[in-house]
Amino acid sequence: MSETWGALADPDTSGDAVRGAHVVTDDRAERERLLPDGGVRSDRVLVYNPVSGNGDHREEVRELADRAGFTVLETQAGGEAVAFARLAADAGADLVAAAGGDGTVNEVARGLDAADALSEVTFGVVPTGTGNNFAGNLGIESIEHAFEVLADGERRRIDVATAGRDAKRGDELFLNSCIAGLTAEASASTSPELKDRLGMLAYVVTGLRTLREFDALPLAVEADCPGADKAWTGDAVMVLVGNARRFPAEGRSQANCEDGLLEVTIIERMPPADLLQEAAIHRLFGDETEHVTRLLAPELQVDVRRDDPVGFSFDGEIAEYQSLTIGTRERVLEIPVGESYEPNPEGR
Ligand SMILES: Nc1ncnc2c1ncn2[C@@H]1O[C@H](COP(=O)(O)OP(=O)(O)OP(=O)(O)O)[C@@H](O)[C@H]1O
Repeated sequence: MSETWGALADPDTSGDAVRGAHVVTDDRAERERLLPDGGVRSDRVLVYNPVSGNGDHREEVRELADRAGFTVLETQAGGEAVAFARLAADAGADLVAAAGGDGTVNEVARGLDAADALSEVTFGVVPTGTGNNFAGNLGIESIEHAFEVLADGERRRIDVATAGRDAKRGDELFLNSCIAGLTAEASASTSPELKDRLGMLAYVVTGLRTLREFDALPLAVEADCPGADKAWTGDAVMVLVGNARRFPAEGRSQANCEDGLLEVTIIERMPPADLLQEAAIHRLFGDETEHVTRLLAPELQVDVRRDDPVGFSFDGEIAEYQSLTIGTRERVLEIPVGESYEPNPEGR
């Protein structure tokens, strides 16, 4: 039977365990004081964000987690998933899963990294978020399917992308994508129809329509590409650095996340009329065009060429940087995937 901490806990079995859900301290002694029986007692832990998505999945998650023998750590505030994942890894759990959207997935991965356990534990994903883009890229279709995949899905090792002010300091981490520019601001107001028709480009189109004036990002991007260094300088509307996700050209939006490479798409500022013309849009979906640059690189340097730092979205979590070095840790994370997952979707 699984044990559940936090708001899910039954009153008669909670006791210290309920207090456990509030443990966000990094101080080991303090943690042990609050968790007198040694913390996590299960080798499989599910870190669950109950407010992800539409928030009506608690019963289903609880039942399936219980059946599969998970200890559930339910977050009560943003950021707690980091501490819970770290706690689980420190306590020796060998399967740690994130139930939430991309933001929760990101927090759990950061917690495992903080425990130095990214390569030690198996990481699972249960999609209870809004977009669940990362889960989709792994071929995980629903909450129920996720538990089937956790039980007997193929286990692959995928890359984890890191980013920071310099190459040595990986302050940030992302599994899916790092995005700067219009998409972050426009994602809320983009209509589903436009998303269906234009994919990622819909965000750019919406952004340009919605914002009367968008300050394009003056950037210098330098990629350490296999065979040749590639540099790009200009005013960007959007930059997407994908690990498991790519800007959809023809085909799927899942990127190869086992190759140690980042798939980068830079969309340069252009007159909105150009962007909105059907012909221009179609051109954008093809290979590199005048306004769209694509790079494939193990490491990337992005410099903002103005005084204001720029907001970068790491799997949906925003942080501001003036200068960012992005790299990968190749195939560091073991993760069970769904049947439709394709390790090399573009057949490179
Ligand atoms: N109990 C909580 N109360 C409030 N916020 C929380 C709680 N637990 C986690 N959060 C925050 O909720 C945010 C959103 O979570 P998440 O990205 O997982 O879901 P989503 O936005 O619905 O899905 P997606 O990113 O896939 O569209 C995260 O920034 C996380 O820190």
